[in-house]
Parts: sequence; structure tokens; C-alpha cells
Amino acid sequence: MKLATCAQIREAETRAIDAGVSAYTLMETAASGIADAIIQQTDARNEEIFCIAYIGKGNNAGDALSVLRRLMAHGWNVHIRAAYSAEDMEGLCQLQWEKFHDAEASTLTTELDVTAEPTLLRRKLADIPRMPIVILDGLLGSGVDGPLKPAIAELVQEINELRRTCSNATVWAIDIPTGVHPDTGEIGENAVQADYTAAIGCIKPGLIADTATSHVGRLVPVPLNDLDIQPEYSDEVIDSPMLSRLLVRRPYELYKNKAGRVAVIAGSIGMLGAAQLCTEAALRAGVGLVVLYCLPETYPLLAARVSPEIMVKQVQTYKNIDEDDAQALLIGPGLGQLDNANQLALHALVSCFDGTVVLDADGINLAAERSWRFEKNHILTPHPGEMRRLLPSAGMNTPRKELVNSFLYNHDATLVLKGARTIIGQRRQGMLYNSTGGPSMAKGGQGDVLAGICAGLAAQGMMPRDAAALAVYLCGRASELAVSRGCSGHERALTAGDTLRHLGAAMQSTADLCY
Ligand SMILES: NC(=O)C1=CN([C@@H]2O[C@H](COP(=O)(O)OP(=O)(O)OC[C@H]3O[C@@H](n4cnc5c(N)ncnc54)[C@H](O)[C@@H]3O)[C@@H](O)[C@H]2O)[C@@H](O)CC1
Ligand SMILES: [K+]
Repeated sequence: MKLATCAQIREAETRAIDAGVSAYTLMETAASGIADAIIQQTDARNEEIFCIAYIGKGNNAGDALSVLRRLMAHGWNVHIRAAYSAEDMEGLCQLQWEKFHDAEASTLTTELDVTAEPTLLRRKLADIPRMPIVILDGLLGSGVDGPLKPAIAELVQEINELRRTCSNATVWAIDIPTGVHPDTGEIGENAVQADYTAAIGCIKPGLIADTATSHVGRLVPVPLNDLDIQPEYSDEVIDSPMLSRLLVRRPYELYKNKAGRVAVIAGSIGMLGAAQLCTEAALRAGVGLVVLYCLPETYPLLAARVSPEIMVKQVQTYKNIDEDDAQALLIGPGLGQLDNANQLALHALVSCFDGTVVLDADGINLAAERSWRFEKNHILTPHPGEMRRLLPSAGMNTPRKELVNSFLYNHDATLVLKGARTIIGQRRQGMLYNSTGGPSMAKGGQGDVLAGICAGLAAQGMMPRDAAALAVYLCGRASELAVSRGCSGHERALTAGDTLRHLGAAMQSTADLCY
């Protein structure tokens, strides 16, 4: 999904309305997408769900009320906390309030809590049986102007307090977390801490600012096709509509020698698992053949350990690798320190390799130490520490986008700067920001899986930037599915192996255009 400022989205809205689309239709389309996204992402498991909408008085509140009406129709228990009384609501918000009331006539759980003390709400929450709570932040959206007024600021605090104290509460910000500046990402004195932010029609640039990451949480792009946004940025947030074109159906006659081959140099004593994870990840990315090259000291250990589908070849030194058939070469996961001869051999191998080279972990450390030049067919997947080794002169607080730009100034490669909201950069191309994943992935082994998938996709013919974008998105999505489908149950319990085992489900969810 493209990036656009609040002013640009307002212009697009005016153009749409001039072309005959009503503001009400835009709101209903947005709300329908957001409600679908919430239902898709909420781990229902046949439980009842309690939803509280926090509303202001503008169109952002109108969106929240329209979403709430849909969730109520879906059988959820709903409740509203409003900053203002119904008479103060603006046009479309008031209309949505009336529609909500009409729809709600046959149910009994809703009230407009304008004056109620927060303690009443807490008592009410204590009374209801333990069930998942979804909190909607519909306080303020792109119409925000200046510091939050007290009526809004108080409810922001209440949302954050509920999130902090109720382990079963999930906060969904509608369009923007209230208190985060939509265009700059500056965080106000009070700002909602969201688990998900459903971005409507475009991504406001503030949502991908480093400062805003922990307030925005998982970005959920909700398309609004009636808006013809003309962005001045070429940067984009990766979403399933962007990637589904890459997951094409395979020809029936495909066989292993035509499905790509990856050569891997990974693993050392103490880090054998990295080789196991990255080779299996390449296989699961759909590649036909994976060959792992090992030095004599690791050969017997790795040969006994990696998946049976992997070919394991022993070489006395990396100079002896003669690999003409592979379309991708992956170097680095758990590789450890090499002697000088093997370092030189790897440089020579990379320099003459025509396919895609994926460098990760110790592969990056080696390249940084030896000041390798990176070319168009190279993908590097550094975490922030490895990035600092690639750019030793960069300041500690340099924004991540600037780090990527500094690197691309000197190198023609595709750079994947890992972290919350992984960034993918390539010269003369807009930056790509990932939307999937989360803190569940903060664990060893995830990078090995990512590197293996990158190499596996590239070996199947994907361009480096496409392979990197799809790999990053799939790893995040697979991790989310592993947590929500109960394989790891709680975000803390996820392992890289769980991510790997959910790769197929993530591919299907991406092809199905899930949020
Ligand atoms: N642009 C579009 O095409 C669409 C926008 N939609 C929604 O509309 C939202 C924008 O709606 P609005 O322009 O009505 O704006 P908001 O709903 O963000 O809020 C505007 C209201 O908040 C008040 N306000 C502004 N700054 C404040 C502050 N610091 N403290 C307290 N109150 C403050 C204003 O006086 C005004 O009453 C978007 O974020 C999105 O949720 C959707 O309905 C879909 C279509
Ligand atoms: K909001």
C-alpha cells in the first residue's frame, strides 16, 4: 500500500466526492474492510468477544461506529466510551451513531458512556466472563490538529491502562493511533499504544517512522479503491495484494531440476542449527534441490542433522566448491569465523556467481570486515548490529531509513534491514516496509529461516527485491499464524521452527489476500 500525507488523502477524498462517490460510501467501504480484518485477526475459537469502541466526534469516530455495528452483527458484545455527547458529534459521525442505535434496537448491551467514570467500565469488565476484549481507538484520525484536548487525552490513558492491565485486551487503532502525528510519527504526551493499526486507503508516513513503531503495532492496510491517491513518495508498505502476483500456480509438468537449486554455506560447531533451519527454509520456500557444503569438521555433524531432503557435500576447503547448477547461493547462517584461505575462497565464489547471492549473519560480518563490494544480484539481510558493521561510521540514533540509504549510496545490492517493520531497499526503487510479524519473532533462528526463504524464492526466478519482500512478509505472517493457531499459543513461546512449519499456511493466506 502506498504512502500519502493527510493533505494528499484529503485531496483524493475531494476528487472522489467530485466524481460522485459519497463520503458515506467511503466510510462504509473502509469500515467493512476494517471489520473483516479484525474478525480475521481475532483469535475467536468460538469464544464470545467483547468490543469497546472509544470515539471522538469526527469521521474517525464514524468509522469506529460503523465497524462496531458490523462486529455486533457478527455476534460480538459491544460497548461504547465516548469523549463527547451525541449532540456534539459531527455530520457523518452522528449519522453512524443513529444507524448504530437503529441496528442495536433489538440488543441490550450498548450504552453511550459519556459521563460514566472509568471505574464503572472496569467494574463492568470484571463482571463479564473472561473473554477476548477488542478495543477500537476511534478517538481521532487524520483530522487531528494540535495537542490532544483533555476529553480525548483522558480516554487515551484509559485505553492504555486497559491494555496494560487486561492480558486479554487487543487494541485496534482506526487509521492512526490517537496521539501519534500522522505525517511525522511524533508521539504526543498521551498516545494510544495499539496492537494493530488499520490504515485506511494509504499509509500515513508517520505510521512507519521509527518513533511510532511501538504505538502502531501490526500495520493492517485496508484498501479504499475509490480513492485515487497520487503519492509523492515511492515508498510502500508490503501487503498481500502486492505479493499475491508472485505466488503463481506451478505448471503441472514441473520437476525438481526445474524448480530451482540453492547452494548453502552455513553452520559451524556451536551453530549447527542455523544450517538446519536455513536449508529447510529454502526447501519449504518451494525450491527443488538444496545442497549444503561443509568443511570436514562439520560434515559428519551436519550430515546427521539436517533434513533428509538436503544434499550434504564435504569439501576440504571452500575453494573446491564447483557449483554451476544453483540459481542462488546462501552464505552465512551460523558460519562462524573462517581462516584466511576460506575467507578468500568465499569472496572468489561470490564474485563469479551469476545467480542471486544471499548474505546473512557471519556472511555479512565477513563481507563487512573484508570490505566486499555488493552488486545487483546480492541480497543482504543484516540485523541492526550487522548493519552497524556494514556502516561503522553511522551514528547510533540514525533513523533506519537513512541507514539503508547510506548503504545503497555505495552498493547496488538489495538490503533487508531486519527489525520491527523490516525495511527493504534497492537503489532507484522506493523503500518497502513490512507489515507482518511482531515481537514473537525476537528470537534466535528467525534470521536463518528468513535467509533460507530469500534464497529459495530467488532460486525459483524471483528478482532479488521481490524475493526479499515476499520472504520477509511470509516469515511475519507464518509467525502470526503459528501464535494464533495455538501451535505456540502465546507470542513468547514462538520458535523459528514454528515459523517454518507455518510457511505453507502463510503462503496460502497471502495468495488469498488475507490482511
Ligand atoms: N479521507 C477519507 O477519504 C476517509 C477518511 N475516513 C476517516 O476519517 C478520518 C478523518 O476524519 P475527520 O477529518 O473528521 O477527523 P477526525 O475524526 O480525526 O477528528 C476531527 C475532530 O476532532 C477534533 N480535533 C482535532 N484535533 C483535536 C485534538 N488535538 N484534540 C481533540 N480534538 C481534536 C476536531 O475539532 C474535529 O471535531 C480518517 O482518519 C479516517 O478514519 C474514513 O471515513 C474513510 C474515508
Ligand atoms: K484513531
